[in-house]
Amino acid sequence: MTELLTNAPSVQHSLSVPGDKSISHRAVILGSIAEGQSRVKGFLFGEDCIATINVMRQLGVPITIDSETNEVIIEGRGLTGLQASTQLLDCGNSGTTMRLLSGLLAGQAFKSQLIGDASLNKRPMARVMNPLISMGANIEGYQGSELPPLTIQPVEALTAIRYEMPVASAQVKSAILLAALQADGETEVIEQAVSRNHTEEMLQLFGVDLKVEGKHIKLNGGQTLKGQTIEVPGDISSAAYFLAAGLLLADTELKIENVGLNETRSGILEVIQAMGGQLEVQPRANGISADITVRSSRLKATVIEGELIPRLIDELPIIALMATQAEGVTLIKDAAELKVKETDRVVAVADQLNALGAEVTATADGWEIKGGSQLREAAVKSYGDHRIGMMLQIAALLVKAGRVDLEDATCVNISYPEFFETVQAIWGA
Ligand SMILES: O=C(O)C1=C[C@@H](OP(=O)(O)O)[C@@H](O)[C@H](O)C1
Ligand SMILES: C=C(OP(=O)(O)O)C(=O)O
Repeated sequence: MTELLTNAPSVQHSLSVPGDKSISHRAVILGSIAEGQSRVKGFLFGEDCIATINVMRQLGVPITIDSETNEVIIEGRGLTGLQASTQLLDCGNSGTTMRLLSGLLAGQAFKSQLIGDASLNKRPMARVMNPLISMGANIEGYQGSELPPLTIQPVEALTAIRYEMPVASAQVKSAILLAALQADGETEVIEQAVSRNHTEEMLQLFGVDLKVEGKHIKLNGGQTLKGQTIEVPGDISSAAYFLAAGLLLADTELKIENVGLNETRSGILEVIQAMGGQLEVQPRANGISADITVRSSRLKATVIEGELIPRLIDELPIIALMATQAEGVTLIKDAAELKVKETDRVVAVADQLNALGAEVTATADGWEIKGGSQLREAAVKSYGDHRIGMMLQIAALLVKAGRVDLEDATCVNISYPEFFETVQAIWGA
Protein backbone atom coordinates (compact mmCIF):
# COMPACT_ATOMS: atom_id res chain seq x y z
CA MET A 1 0.00 0.00 0.00
CA THR A 2 1.18 3.50 -0.82
CA GLU A 3 -0.24 6.48 1.00
CA LEU A 4 -1.29 9.02 -1.62
CA LEU A 5 -1.02 12.77 -1.28
CA THR A 6 -4.40 14.24 -0.23
CA ASN A 7 -5.94 17.64 0.45
CA ALA A 8 -3.84 19.51 -2.09
CA PRO A 9 -2.96 23.13 -1.27
CA SER A 10 -3.60 25.83 -3.87
CA VAL A 11 -0.70 26.21 -6.31
CA GLN A 12 0.47 27.94 -9.45
CA HIS A 13 2.97 25.71 -11.19
CA SER A 14 4.59 24.87 -14.56
CA LEU A 15 5.58 21.34 -15.48
CA SER A 16 6.40 19.15 -18.43
CA VAL A 17 5.37 15.54 -18.95
CA PRO A 18 7.42 12.66 -20.44
CA GLY A 19 7.51 11.82 -24.14
CA ASP A 20 4.57 10.41 -26.03
CA LYS A 21 4.25 6.64 -25.58
CA SER A 22 2.73 5.91 -28.99
CA ILE A 23 5.37 7.94 -30.84
CA SER A 24 8.21 6.43 -28.77
CA HIS A 25 7.18 2.84 -29.65
CA ARG A 26 6.89 3.69 -33.33
CA ALA A 27 10.20 5.57 -33.41
CA VAL A 28 12.01 2.43 -32.24
CA ILE A 29 10.13 0.07 -34.56
CA LEU A 30 10.42 2.24 -37.68
CA GLY A 31 14.02 3.18 -36.85
CA SER A 32 14.86 -0.53 -36.61
CA ILE A 33 13.49 -1.37 -40.07
CA ALA A 34 14.88 1.79 -41.70
CA GLU A 35 18.20 1.96 -43.51
CA GLY A 36 20.80 3.97 -41.61
CA GLN A 37 20.79 5.57 -38.21
CA SER A 38 17.81 7.10 -36.42
CA ARG A 39 17.97 9.31 -33.33
CA VAL A 40 15.05 9.78 -30.98
CA LYS A 41 14.94 12.85 -28.73
CA GLY A 42 12.49 13.01 -25.84
CA PHE A 43 11.91 9.22 -25.83
CA LEU A 44 9.64 7.89 -23.07
CA PHE A 45 11.69 5.63 -20.78
CA GLY A 46 8.59 3.92 -19.42
CA GLU A 47 8.38 0.14 -19.08
CA ASP A 48 6.20 -0.29 -22.19
CA CYS A 49 8.59 1.51 -24.54
CA ILE A 50 11.62 -0.13 -22.92
CA ALA A 51 9.96 -3.48 -23.75
CA THR A 52 9.87 -2.41 -27.41
CA ILE A 53 13.58 -1.46 -27.31
CA ASN A 54 14.46 -4.81 -25.74
CA VAL A 55 12.51 -6.82 -28.31
CA MET A 56 14.09 -4.95 -31.23
CA ARG A 57 17.54 -5.54 -29.69
CA GLN A 58 16.71 -9.26 -29.47
CA LEU A 59 15.92 -9.13 -33.18
CA GLY A 60 19.49 -7.97 -33.82
CA VAL A 61 19.09 -4.19 -33.93
CA PRO A 62 21.84 -2.23 -32.15
CA ILE A 63 20.09 0.36 -29.96
CA THR A 64 22.03 2.56 -27.55
CA ILE A 65 21.13 5.40 -25.21
CA ASP A 66 23.35 8.49 -25.16
CA SER A 67 24.01 8.95 -21.44
CA GLU A 68 24.37 12.73 -21.75
CA THR A 69 21.40 13.60 -23.96
CA ASN A 70 19.20 10.55 -23.27
CA GLU A 71 18.76 10.21 -27.03
CA VAL A 72 17.97 6.74 -28.32
CA ILE A 73 20.24 5.82 -31.22
CA ILE A 74 19.05 3.05 -33.51
CA GLU A 75 21.26 1.44 -36.16
CA GLY A 76 18.52 0.49 -38.61
CA ARG A 77 18.81 -2.92 -40.22
CA GLY A 78 16.31 -2.43 -43.06
CA LEU A 79 13.13 -4.44 -43.53
CA THR A 80 15.01 -7.63 -44.36
CA GLY A 81 17.89 -7.26 -41.90
CA LEU A 82 16.23 -8.44 -38.69
CA GLN A 83 17.43 -11.71 -37.16
CA ALA A 84 15.58 -14.55 -35.47
CA SER A 85 15.70 -14.54 -31.69
CA THR A 86 16.36 -17.82 -29.92
CA GLN A 87 14.44 -16.42 -26.97
CA LEU A 88 10.83 -15.46 -26.38
CA LEU A 89 10.10 -11.81 -27.19
CA ASP A 90 8.73 -10.24 -24.00
CA CYS A 91 6.22 -7.43 -24.58
CA GLY A 92 5.59 -7.04 -20.83
CA ASN A 93 2.36 -5.11 -20.19
CA SER A 94 2.32 -3.43 -23.59
CA GLY A 95 -0.51 -4.11 -26.03
CA THR A 96 1.08 -1.68 -28.49
CA THR A 97 4.33 -3.67 -28.54
CA MET A 98 2.62 -7.02 -29.09
CA ARG A 99 0.13 -5.89 -31.71
CA LEU A 100 2.49 -3.71 -33.78
CA LEU A 101 5.23 -6.32 -33.73
CA SER A 102 2.84 -9.09 -34.76
CA GLY A 103 2.33 -7.14 -38.00
CA LEU A 104 6.04 -6.61 -38.50
CA LEU A 105 7.05 -10.18 -37.67
CA ALA A 106 4.26 -11.74 -39.79
CA GLY A 107 6.31 -10.90 -42.90
CA GLN A 108 9.75 -11.93 -41.64
CA ALA A 109 11.66 -15.02 -42.81
CA PHE A 110 11.95 -16.52 -39.31
CA LYS A 111 9.82 -17.80 -36.44
CA SER A 112 9.01 -15.54 -33.47
CA GLN A 113 7.14 -15.98 -30.22
CA LEU A 114 5.65 -12.94 -28.48
CA ILE A 115 4.85 -13.22 -24.78
CA GLY A 116 3.53 -10.79 -22.18
CA ASP A 117 2.55 -10.42 -18.53
CA ALA A 118 -0.66 -11.74 -16.92
CA SER A 119 -2.63 -8.66 -18.01
CA LEU A 120 -1.45 -8.79 -21.64
CA ASN A 121 -2.24 -12.53 -21.72
CA LYS A 122 -5.93 -11.65 -21.31
CA ARG A 123 -6.08 -9.11 -24.13
CA PRO A 124 -7.74 -9.99 -27.44
CA MET A 125 -5.42 -10.68 -30.37
CA ALA A 126 -7.98 -11.88 -32.96
CA ARG A 127 -8.27 -8.25 -34.07
CA VAL A 128 -4.70 -8.41 -35.43
CA MET A 129 -4.57 -12.13 -36.18
CA ASN A 130 -7.59 -12.05 -38.54
CA PRO A 131 -6.35 -9.39 -40.98
CA LEU A 132 -2.79 -10.75 -40.86
CA ILE A 133 -4.04 -14.28 -41.62
CA SER A 134 -6.01 -12.81 -44.56
CA MET A 135 -2.68 -11.47 -45.84
CA GLY A 136 -1.26 -14.99 -45.70
CA ALA A 137 0.44 -14.84 -42.31
CA ASN A 138 0.86 -17.91 -40.13
CA ILE A 139 0.04 -16.70 -36.62
CA GLU A 140 -1.41 -18.64 -33.73
CA GLY A 141 -2.52 -17.78 -30.21
CA TYR A 142 -2.04 -19.83 -27.06
CA GLN A 143 -3.29 -23.39 -27.55
CA GLY A 144 -5.41 -22.45 -30.58
CA SER A 145 -6.98 -19.46 -28.79
CA GLU A 146 -6.96 -15.80 -29.75
CA LEU A 147 -4.93 -14.84 -26.70
CA PRO A 148 -1.16 -14.44 -26.21
CA PRO A 149 1.45 -15.84 -26.33
CA LEU A 150 1.53 -15.52 -30.13
CA THR A 151 3.59 -17.80 -32.35
CA ILE A 152 4.42 -16.45 -35.79
CA GLN A 153 5.87 -18.79 -38.44
CA PRO A 154 7.55 -17.59 -41.63
CA VAL A 155 5.53 -17.70 -44.86
CA GLU A 156 6.59 -17.47 -48.54
CA ALA A 157 4.97 -14.07 -49.06
CA LEU A 158 2.29 -11.75 -47.72
CA THR A 159 -0.37 -10.40 -50.05
CA ALA A 160 -1.97 -6.98 -49.93
CA ILE A 161 -5.56 -6.71 -48.65
CA ARG A 162 -8.43 -4.27 -48.59
CA TYR A 163 -9.59 -4.36 -44.97
CA GLU A 164 -12.52 -2.65 -43.31
CA MET A 165 -11.68 -2.51 -39.63
CA PRO A 166 -14.36 -3.83 -37.27
CA VAL A 167 -12.86 -1.90 -34.31
CA ALA A 168 -11.47 1.62 -34.03
CA SER A 169 -7.89 0.70 -33.09
CA ALA A 170 -4.60 2.34 -34.00
CA GLN A 171 -2.79 -0.82 -32.94
CA VAL A 172 -4.71 -2.95 -35.45
CA LYS A 173 -4.29 -0.34 -38.20
CA SER A 174 -0.56 -0.14 -37.47
CA ALA A 175 -0.08 -3.92 -37.45
CA ILE A 176 -1.68 -4.13 -40.91
CA LEU A 177 0.44 -1.26 -42.24
CA LEU A 178 3.65 -2.87 -40.95
CA ALA A 179 2.67 -6.14 -42.64
CA ALA A 180 1.64 -4.22 -45.78
CA LEU A 181 5.18 -2.84 -46.13
CA GLN A 182 6.27 -6.45 -46.67
CA ALA A 183 3.34 -7.52 -48.90
CA ASP A 184 3.02 -7.64 -52.69
CA GLY A 185 0.70 -4.93 -53.99
CA GLU A 186 -1.36 -2.13 -52.49
CA THR A 187 -3.02 -2.57 -49.11
CA GLU A 188 -6.02 -0.45 -48.19
CA VAL A 189 -7.17 -0.08 -44.60
CA ILE A 190 -10.55 1.51 -43.96
CA GLU A 191 -11.08 2.81 -40.45
CA GLN A 192 -14.38 2.64 -38.60
CA ALA A 193 -13.57 5.90 -36.81
CA VAL A 194 -10.30 7.81 -37.12
CA SER A 195 -7.84 6.56 -34.48
CA ARG A 196 -4.41 7.99 -33.64
CA ASN A 197 -2.45 8.46 -36.88
CA HIS A 198 1.15 8.37 -35.65
CA THR A 199 2.04 5.33 -37.74
CA GLU A 200 0.83 6.99 -40.94
CA GLU A 201 2.60 10.28 -40.16
CA MET A 202 5.82 8.58 -39.13
CA LEU A 203 5.91 6.18 -42.10
CA GLN A 204 5.69 9.28 -44.32
CA LEU A 205 8.49 10.93 -42.31
CA PHE A 206 10.65 7.82 -42.90
CA GLY A 207 10.07 8.28 -46.65
CA VAL A 208 7.20 5.87 -47.30
CA ASP A 209 4.63 6.85 -49.91
CA LEU A 210 1.34 6.39 -48.06
CA LYS A 211 -2.00 7.95 -49.00
CA VAL A 212 -4.67 8.99 -46.53
CA GLU A 213 -8.11 9.99 -47.80
CA GLY A 214 -10.50 10.38 -44.89
CA LYS A 215 -10.80 6.94 -43.33
CA HIS A 216 -8.96 5.21 -46.21
CA ILE A 217 -5.23 4.52 -45.97
CA LYS A 218 -3.33 3.05 -48.91
CA LEU A 219 0.22 1.73 -48.93
CA ASN A 220 2.25 -0.21 -51.51
CA GLY A 221 4.57 -2.96 -50.33
CA GLY A 222 8.29 -3.10 -51.04
CA GLN A 223 9.17 0.45 -49.99
CA THR A 224 12.35 1.40 -48.15
CA LEU A 225 12.48 3.47 -44.95
CA LYS A 226 15.33 5.94 -44.37
CA GLY A 227 16.69 6.69 -40.89
CA GLN A 228 15.45 9.93 -39.30
CA THR A 229 15.82 12.22 -36.32
CA ILE A 230 12.60 12.25 -34.31
CA GLU A 231 11.58 14.72 -31.63
CA VAL A 232 8.98 13.21 -29.35
CA PRO A 233 6.63 15.79 -27.78
CA GLY A 234 5.10 15.38 -24.31
CA ASP A 235 2.30 12.82 -24.07
CA ILE A 236 -1.18 14.37 -23.90
CA SER A 237 -2.36 11.18 -22.18
CA SER A 238 0.11 11.90 -19.33
CA ALA A 239 -0.70 15.62 -19.36
CA ALA A 240 -4.38 14.71 -18.89
CA TYR A 241 -3.87 13.98 -15.15
CA PHE A 242 -2.56 17.48 -14.55
CA LEU A 243 -5.15 19.11 -16.81
CA ALA A 244 -7.81 17.51 -14.62
CA ALA A 245 -6.03 18.47 -11.38
CA GLY A 246 -5.69 22.09 -12.48
CA LEU A 247 -9.40 22.31 -13.30
CA LEU A 248 -10.71 20.46 -10.24
CA LEU A 249 -8.58 21.83 -7.38
CA ALA A 250 -9.44 25.19 -5.83
CA ASP A 251 -7.26 28.26 -6.49
CA THR A 252 -4.99 26.39 -8.86
CA GLU A 253 -3.25 27.21 -12.11
CA LEU A 254 -1.12 24.64 -13.94
CA LYS A 255 0.85 25.16 -17.14
CA ILE A 256 1.92 21.99 -18.93
CA GLU A 257 4.68 22.63 -21.43
CA ASN A 258 5.36 20.99 -24.78
CA VAL A 259 2.33 18.71 -25.00
CA GLY A 260 1.87 16.90 -28.34
CA LEU A 261 -1.18 18.31 -30.11
CA ASN A 262 -2.05 15.78 -32.78
CA GLU A 263 -5.68 16.20 -33.90
CA THR A 264 -6.36 12.45 -33.49
CA ARG A 265 -5.35 12.64 -29.80
CA SER A 266 -6.76 15.95 -28.61
CA GLY A 267 -10.35 14.93 -27.80
CA ILE A 268 -9.84 15.73 -24.10
CA LEU A 269 -9.36 19.42 -24.91
CA GLU A 270 -12.77 19.47 -26.62
CA VAL A 271 -14.31 17.79 -23.57
CA ILE A 272 -12.74 20.36 -21.23
CA GLN A 273 -14.23 23.14 -23.38
CA ALA A 274 -17.64 21.44 -23.47
CA MET A 275 -17.54 21.14 -19.66
CA GLY A 276 -16.79 24.86 -19.32
CA GLY A 277 -13.18 24.42 -18.14
CA GLN A 278 -10.74 27.34 -18.26
CA LEU A 279 -8.16 26.27 -20.82
CA GLU A 280 -5.54 28.14 -22.84
CA VAL A 281 -3.59 26.45 -25.61
CA GLN A 282 -0.46 28.23 -26.89
CA PRO A 283 0.92 26.35 -29.92
CA ARG A 284 4.72 26.14 -30.18
CA ALA A 285 6.68 27.10 -33.30
CA ASN A 286 7.56 23.42 -33.94
CA GLY A 287 3.98 22.87 -35.17
CA ILE A 288 3.53 19.66 -33.16
CA SER A 289 3.13 20.73 -29.55
CA ALA A 290 1.65 23.41 -27.30
CA ASP A 291 1.85 24.83 -23.79
CA ILE A 292 -1.50 24.27 -22.12
CA THR A 293 -2.71 26.25 -19.11
CA VAL A 294 -5.69 25.26 -16.98
CA ARG A 295 -7.30 27.05 -14.03
CA SER A 296 -9.79 26.04 -11.31
CA SER A 297 -13.20 25.82 -12.96
CA ARG A 298 -16.80 24.97 -12.18
CA LEU A 299 -17.37 22.13 -14.61
CA LYS A 300 -20.71 21.09 -16.04
CA ALA A 301 -21.78 17.64 -17.22
CA THR A 302 -21.44 16.57 -20.86
CA VAL A 303 -22.03 13.63 -23.21
CA ILE A 304 -19.02 11.85 -24.72
CA GLU A 305 -19.69 9.33 -27.50
CA GLY A 306 -19.17 8.23 -31.10
CA GLU A 307 -16.13 9.32 -33.10
CA LEU A 308 -14.80 11.38 -30.21
CA ILE A 309 -14.08 8.20 -28.21
CA PRO A 310 -10.96 6.98 -30.10
CA ARG A 311 -9.55 10.52 -29.84
CA LEU A 312 -9.48 10.32 -26.02
CA ILE A 313 -9.67 6.61 -25.28
CA ASP A 314 -6.82 6.50 -22.72
CA GLU A 315 -8.04 9.69 -21.03
CA LEU A 316 -11.47 8.30 -20.13
CA PRO A 317 -10.53 7.24 -16.56
CA ILE A 318 -9.40 10.78 -15.68
CA ILE A 319 -12.35 12.30 -17.58
CA ALA A 320 -14.60 10.12 -15.40
CA LEU A 321 -13.04 11.75 -12.33
CA MET A 322 -13.73 15.19 -13.83
CA ALA A 323 -17.37 14.18 -14.30
CA THR A 324 -17.71 13.25 -10.58
CA GLN A 325 -16.98 16.92 -9.78
CA ALA A 326 -19.17 18.50 -12.50
CA GLU A 327 -22.67 19.85 -12.16
CA GLY A 328 -25.17 17.35 -13.59
CA VAL A 329 -25.02 13.84 -15.00
CA THR A 330 -22.29 12.98 -17.55
CA LEU A 331 -22.85 10.17 -20.03
CA ILE A 332 -19.97 8.29 -21.62
CA LYS A 333 -20.99 5.84 -24.36
CA ASP A 334 -19.43 3.77 -27.17
CA ALA A 335 -16.36 3.04 -25.05
CA ALA A 336 -16.61 -0.77 -24.75
CA GLU A 337 -12.92 -0.89 -25.82
CA LEU A 338 -12.11 0.16 -22.25
CA LYS A 339 -13.13 -3.31 -21.14
CA VAL A 340 -10.15 -4.88 -22.95
CA LYS A 341 -7.35 -2.56 -21.81
CA GLU A 342 -4.80 -3.38 -19.06
CA THR A 343 -7.84 -4.18 -16.92
CA ASP A 344 -11.59 -3.76 -17.43
CA ARG A 345 -11.43 0.02 -17.04
CA VAL A 346 -15.22 0.43 -17.09
CA VAL A 347 -15.58 -1.67 -13.95
CA ALA A 348 -12.31 -0.59 -12.30
CA VAL A 349 -13.05 3.15 -12.60
CA ALA A 350 -16.63 2.78 -11.31
CA ASP A 351 -15.63 0.58 -8.36
CA GLN A 352 -12.68 2.68 -7.24
CA LEU A 353 -14.35 6.09 -7.66
CA ASN A 354 -17.42 4.78 -5.80
CA ALA A 355 -15.13 3.56 -2.99
CA LEU A 356 -14.05 7.22 -2.70
CA GLY A 357 -17.68 8.37 -2.46
CA ALA A 358 -18.50 9.14 -6.12
CA GLU A 359 -21.70 8.07 -7.91
CA VAL A 360 -20.59 6.23 -11.02
CA THR A 361 -22.73 3.57 -12.73
CA ALA A 362 -20.91 1.25 -15.11
CA THR A 363 -22.85 0.49 -18.32
CA ALA A 364 -22.12 -1.96 -21.16
CA ASP A 365 -20.00 0.64 -22.96
CA GLY A 366 -19.17 3.43 -20.53
CA TRP A 367 -20.56 5.20 -17.48
CA GLU A 368 -23.33 7.37 -16.17
CA ILE A 369 -21.72 9.72 -13.66
CA LYS A 370 -23.61 11.92 -11.23
CA GLY A 371 -21.51 14.97 -10.47
CA GLY A 372 -21.04 17.04 -7.34
CA SER A 373 -19.58 14.31 -5.08
CA GLN A 374 -17.32 15.20 -2.17
CA LEU A 375 -14.65 12.49 -2.28
CA ARG A 376 -13.62 10.87 1.02
CA GLU A 377 -10.91 8.64 2.43
CA ALA A 378 -10.68 5.02 1.29
CA ALA A 379 -8.28 2.22 0.43
CA VAL A 380 -8.23 1.86 -3.36
CA LYS A 381 -6.51 -0.30 -5.95
CA SER A 382 -5.01 0.20 -9.40
CA TYR A 383 -5.51 -3.40 -10.58
CA GLY A 384 -1.94 -3.00 -11.91
CA ASP A 385 -3.28 -0.51 -14.47
CA HIS A 386 -1.16 2.65 -14.75
CA ARG A 387 -4.04 4.84 -15.91
CA ILE A 388 -6.24 3.79 -12.98
CA GLY A 389 -3.36 4.35 -10.53
CA MET A 390 -2.66 7.88 -11.78
CA MET A 391 -6.36 8.81 -11.86
CA LEU A 392 -6.70 7.68 -8.22
CA GLN A 393 -3.79 9.89 -7.12
CA ILE A 394 -5.48 12.93 -8.70
CA ALA A 395 -8.75 11.89 -7.00
CA ALA A 396 -6.91 11.67 -3.67
CA LEU A 397 -5.77 15.29 -4.02
CA LEU A 398 -9.48 16.24 -3.75
CA VAL A 399 -9.97 14.33 -0.47
CA LYS A 400 -10.00 16.89 2.35
CA ALA A 401 -9.57 14.67 5.43
CA GLY A 402 -8.23 11.20 6.17
CA ARG A 403 -5.97 8.91 4.14
CA VAL A 404 -6.13 7.42 0.68
CA ASP A 405 -4.02 4.27 0.31
CA LEU A 406 -3.32 2.77 -3.11
CA GLU A 407 -2.55 -0.88 -3.70
CA ASP A 408 0.04 -1.39 -6.47
CA ALA A 409 1.22 2.14 -7.17
CA THR A 410 4.36 1.06 -9.07
CA CYS A 411 2.31 0.37 -12.22
CA VAL A 412 2.67 4.07 -13.09
CA ASN A 413 6.16 3.10 -14.34
CA ILE A 414 4.47 1.65 -17.43
CA SER A 415 3.91 5.08 -18.96
CA TYR A 416 5.03 7.74 -16.45
CA PRO A 417 7.88 6.73 -14.10
CA GLU A 418 8.22 10.27 -12.63
CA PHE A 419 4.50 10.64 -11.93
CA PHE A 420 4.59 10.57 -8.10
CA GLU A 421 7.72 12.75 -7.98
CA THR A 422 5.97 15.34 -10.11
CA VAL A 423 2.89 15.22 -7.86
CA GLN A 424 5.17 15.72 -4.83
CA ALA A 425 7.02 18.59 -6.52
CA ILE A 426 3.74 20.40 -7.20
CA TRP A 427 1.70 19.72 -4.06
CA GLY A 428 4.06 18.11 -1.50
CA ALA A 429 5.15 20.06 1.54
O1 LIG B 1 -1.46 2.59 -31.11
C1 LIG B 1 -1.20 3.01 -29.97
O2 LIG B 1 -0.10 3.51 -29.66
C2 LIG B 1 -2.27 2.92 -28.95
C3 LIG B 1 -3.57 2.70 -29.34
C4 LIG B 1 -4.70 2.60 -28.40
O3 LIG B 1 -5.07 1.24 -28.32
P1 LIG B 1 -6.08 0.54 -29.38
O4 LIG B 1 -5.43 0.47 -30.69
O5 LIG B 1 -6.33 -0.83 -28.79
O6 LIG B 1 -7.31 1.40 -29.38
C5 LIG B 1 -4.33 3.11 -27.01
O7 LIG B 1 -5.31 2.71 -26.09
C6 LIG B 1 -2.97 2.65 -26.56
O8 LIG B 1 -2.63 3.21 -25.32
C7 LIG B 1 -1.89 3.08 -27.54
C1 LIG C 1 -4.03 0.78 -23.37
C2 LIG C 1 -2.81 1.26 -23.18
O1 LIG C 1 -1.64 0.75 -23.71
P1 LIG C 1 -1.35 -0.64 -24.43
O2 LIG C 1 -2.58 -1.02 -25.22
O3 LIG C 1 -0.16 -0.40 -25.28
O4 LIG C 1 -1.06 -1.66 -23.35
C3 LIG C 1 -2.62 2.49 -22.37
O5 LIG C 1 -1.49 2.98 -22.32
O6 LIG C 1 -3.58 3.01 -21.75
